[in-house]
Amino acid sequence: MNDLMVQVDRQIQQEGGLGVHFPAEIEARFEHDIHVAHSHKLACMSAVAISIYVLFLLNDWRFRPDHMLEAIVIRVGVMTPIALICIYMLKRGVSPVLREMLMTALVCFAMIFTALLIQLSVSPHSFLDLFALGLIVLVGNVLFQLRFWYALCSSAFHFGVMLYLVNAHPSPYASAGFMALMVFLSITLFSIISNLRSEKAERLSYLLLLREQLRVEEFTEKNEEFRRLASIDPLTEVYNRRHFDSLVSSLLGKQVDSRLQYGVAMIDVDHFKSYNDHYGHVKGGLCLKRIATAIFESVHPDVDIVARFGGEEFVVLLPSSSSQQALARAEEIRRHVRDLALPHAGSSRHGIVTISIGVSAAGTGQGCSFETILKQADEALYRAKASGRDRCELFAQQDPQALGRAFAG
Ligand SMILES: Nc1nc2c(ncn2[C@@H]2O[C@H](COP(=O)(O)OP(=O)(O)OP(=O)(O)O)[C@@H](O)[C@H]2O)c(=O)[nH]1
Repeated sequence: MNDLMVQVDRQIQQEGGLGVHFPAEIEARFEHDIHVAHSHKLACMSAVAISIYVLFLLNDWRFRPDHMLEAIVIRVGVMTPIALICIYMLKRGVSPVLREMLMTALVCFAMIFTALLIQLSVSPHSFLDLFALGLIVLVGNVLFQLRFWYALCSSAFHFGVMLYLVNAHPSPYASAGFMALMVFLSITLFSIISNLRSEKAERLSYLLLLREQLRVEEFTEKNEEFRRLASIDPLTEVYNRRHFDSLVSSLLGKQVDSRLQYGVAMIDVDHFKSYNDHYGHVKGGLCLKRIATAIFESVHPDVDIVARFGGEEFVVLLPSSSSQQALARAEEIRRHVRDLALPHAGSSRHGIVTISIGVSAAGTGQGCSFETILKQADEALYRAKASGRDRCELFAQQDPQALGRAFAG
């Protein structure tokens, strides 16, 4: 289980507490995953909120007709452009902190300007608006779902403004101001609790989803690793025979197609038994690894397929190669292994490790199956061994003239 998974599990267990912040790595991932959708939702909610705020001009007209012009200026001329700027910035993309600050500022401005309107008016009904101020708190804490700490701070600010208004704007009835304050306090308290619960629920569902995602990722990675391990030879790290067979059948198909052109090179290390006898099995293994690397480096890895066929035998499939191209590639491989100059005291070939290669190719119009081509390459390999090793031989039937043109070291 990786570190992130452990952190997520621990966090899920702690979700009963009051915390509304993840450890840095999860928090960054959380914001990264929800940010765009969250900003979009906030932009839509801001549009709804500002529409309602402007609609309250009807309220101003009924209860504050003495300051209608100021109300229009504030609601349409000031607050609407502020809200539009916020929406524009949210749409353009801002950091999560700036996003929360913008939304908090928007509700605080709404509170300040509404307080200003209440203050300006001398209408005897204007104090009734003190009962409506709780709506602004609701917008921040419930509609915008400000992150908890921002919601708490803005609620405290709103409460301060409310306290000031109740004191500075005495209502005609002694207890009305107190009642408005109590209503406001209750709305603030309920909405802040609701805000906290929704943020925690949002975070918990994110954690559960993240845990599932991480499990799937881990499972997929392991699966890939198992698949890779099952397809490669552990010693030489080229493909094993089973994977080679499945690649061949998916590449060439089951049917014999006489137009399909490809070459096959069967490679065998010369005098490897005596290498093992002289240097030991462990060094023999290392030698095979070096040879496999040299073979791999001599082919086009995106196209050609290299596999260990078993023991000290390798095979290379060379798609889209004619017999002559395959022979030339086989010769490159042979030279590359020879250039390694791995000492081989028991070799008759210059005292270094060498390989023999048998080559055959399809696509000559004969319509041979892959098994037949492979057998032909094996026969050519047998001939390379018989002719003295450290050489490449092309299967004779395909190119009778090549008999005399086999590459030899
Ligand atoms: N170290 C090591 N040796 C291996 C491995 N697989 C096969 N061999 C050895 O490879 C040797 C193959 O020997 P032979 O098939 O007799 O042929 P050779 O000695 O290479 O002689 P020629 O092929 O005729 O040149 C055997 O001694 C095997 O034990 C391996 O994974 N590691």
